[in-house]
Amino acid sequence: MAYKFFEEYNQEVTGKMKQSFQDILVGVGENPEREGIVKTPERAAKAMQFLTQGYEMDAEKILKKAMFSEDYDEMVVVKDIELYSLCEHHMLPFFGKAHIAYIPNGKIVGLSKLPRVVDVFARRLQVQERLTHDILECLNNTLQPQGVAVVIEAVHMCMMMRGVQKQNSATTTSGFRGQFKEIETRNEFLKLISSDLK
Ligand SMILES: Nc1nc2c(ncn2[C@@H]2O[C@H](COP(=O)(O)OP(=O)(O)OP(=O)(O)O)[C@@H](O)[C@H]2O)c(=O)[nH]1
Ligand SMILES: [Zn+2]
Repeated sequence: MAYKFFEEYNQEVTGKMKQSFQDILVGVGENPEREGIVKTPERAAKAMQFLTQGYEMDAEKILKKAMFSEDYDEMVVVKDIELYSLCEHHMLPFFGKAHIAYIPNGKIVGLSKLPRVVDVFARRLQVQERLTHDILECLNNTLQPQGVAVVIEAVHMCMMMRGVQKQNSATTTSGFRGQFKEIETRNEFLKLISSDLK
């Protein structure tokens, strides 16, 4: 997945968003002609497109590029995958870590593709529950493994900087398919993601 470079931004979208960010500057009481912020509407328009570029990405295609036949049928765990997303209610960041496990069913996948799939769904307007579910379903449908598990731990700026203003609450969401529905398998996964091994 190639991330966007500045010259690749859609000019029409950038122009429209630029106008909107200009209105926001005026709305907050700023002078949009002030030297330090004269280019801010364009910067913000590009930043917003960067943060939501997941809409243009195809997670299934990313996984299919690196699926290999292998008869390994133990649990594969990739933990502590950092993620940044935007809550769809306030368009403020929520961020944290994803932990993913799957049990292959004849095919393994390139390890780097798991964080890439996280980014495809995180770089959209999201709620943490749907983000968890999107990643889970995509891996389940594409890899068709014996089981798959996703846990996300995140903090939400809309609960920290504004609103209830709670600085120490984190949200955990999870989803389990196939063999991870069994308590023993699920516990093994939960034990592995709570170990300090890096
Ligand atoms: N379930 C869920 N809720 C979220 C997520 N991100 C933000 N929210 C919540 O979305 C809700 C929107 O509620 P509203 O009452 O419409 O918005 P609000 O008046 O700004 O609410 P407060 O944040 O309580 O001030 C809030 O309770 C947020 O905490 C998320 O990922 N999942
Ligand atoms: Zn929010």
